[in-house]
Amino acid sequence: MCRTPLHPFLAALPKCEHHLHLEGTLEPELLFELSRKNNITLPASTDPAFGSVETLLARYKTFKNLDDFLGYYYIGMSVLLHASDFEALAYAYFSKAASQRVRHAEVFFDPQAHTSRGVDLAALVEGFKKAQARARADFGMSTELIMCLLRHLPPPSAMETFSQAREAGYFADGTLAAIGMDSSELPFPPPMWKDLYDAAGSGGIRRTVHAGEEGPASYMTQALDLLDAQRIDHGIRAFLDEDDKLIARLVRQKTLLTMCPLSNVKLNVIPSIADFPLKKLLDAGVTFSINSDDPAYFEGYILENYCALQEAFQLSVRDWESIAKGAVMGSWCSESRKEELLAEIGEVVRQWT
Ligand code: HPA
Ligand SMILES: [Zn+2]
Repeated sequence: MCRTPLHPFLAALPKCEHHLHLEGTLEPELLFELSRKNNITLPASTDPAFGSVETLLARYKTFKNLDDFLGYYYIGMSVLLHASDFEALAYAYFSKAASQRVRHAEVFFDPQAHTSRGVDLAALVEGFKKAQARARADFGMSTELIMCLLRHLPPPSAMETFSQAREAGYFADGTLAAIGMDSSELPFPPPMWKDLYDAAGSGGIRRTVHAGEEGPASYMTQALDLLDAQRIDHGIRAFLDEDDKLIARLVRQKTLLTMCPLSNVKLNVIPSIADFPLKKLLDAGVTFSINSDDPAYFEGYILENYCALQEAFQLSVRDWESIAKGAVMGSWCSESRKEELLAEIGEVVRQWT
C-alpha cells in the first residue's frame, strides 16, 4: 500500500480504465496452472525464468524495452486455449479492477496471437462475453472490448482478422467497441496501416492506436493524419519530444491519451515515475486517463499507478477529480452512463473536500 495521505481517497475514487491488455493481466500463478491443464510446454529448458512463479516474477523486474517484454507476453498467453480460459482471465481482471473501484473498463485483446495458434475467434469472444456479463452482474461494472491488431505481423493478416470480426457482426452488434493496434512500434509506422484504418473508418468503427510509446511524436501525428485515430494509447512521446504543435492539436481536438506511467518506467520509456509528464498534461489541458497496460507484468494495477503518481507529484483532490472526470468524458460509453459515473465521482470528492 502506498504511504500517501490521499491513499483512501484514491482507492475510493471511481475510475475508468482505457488501456488494459487482457493478456497482460495473466498472473504467473494462472499462467502455470493453465500450462499444466492445457499441456502447453513453457520454454523452461532454454529460459530458466520459466522455472517457477518466483523466477518469472524476478525476470519481469528486468525488462530492457518493449520488445523484451513482448517476448514474455506472447509466450505467456500461449497457455490460453479454451473459451473458459479466456473467461477466467478476463473475470480475474474485472474482479481485481472492481476491488480498486474501476467502474468502466475498455479492454484490449490480441486475436491474431490466438488464432495463429488454432484458437477460434469465436472462442475468445464467447469467453470474454461471459466474463463481461458476470462483471456487470457482480460489480455493476460496464465494460467494452477493443480488438487490437498486431503490428509485427503483415498488414494482410490484420485486415483478414478485422474482416472476420466484421463479417461475424461483432462491430454491428456491439460485441466489439473499436479496433486498436499494438505490439512493436518503431519498425511498423502508421502508414503501413492506412488501408485497415480506412476500412474501419468508412464502416463507422471506432479507432484507437498505440503510438508515441517507443516511436517518436511524429508517429502520433501520422496516426491522427493518416489513420484518423480518435484516441491514442500512450502518447507520452509528444511530451518527451516537446512537440508543442501536436500537444496543442491534442488539446484542441480533445483526443484522449490513455497513459500508463508504471509501464513507461518498466519498459524504460522514462527513467523514473518523476519523469512522467503529469504536470505538462494538466497544465496544457490534455484529455488523458491513467491506466495499467499489462498489470501482471508491470507490478501494478490501476490504483498502484494512481498512487505512484501521487507519491511523486502530490496532487490535490481537485486535480484527481479533474483526471477522473476527464477519463469519463473520454470513454466510449453512453451519455447516461457518463452521467452516472460523474455523479459517483462527485459523491466521493464531496466527502474529501
Ligand atoms: O504497451 C504495449 N505496447 C505495445 N504493445 C503492447 N502489447 C501489450 N502491451 C503493449
Ligand atoms: Zn498497451
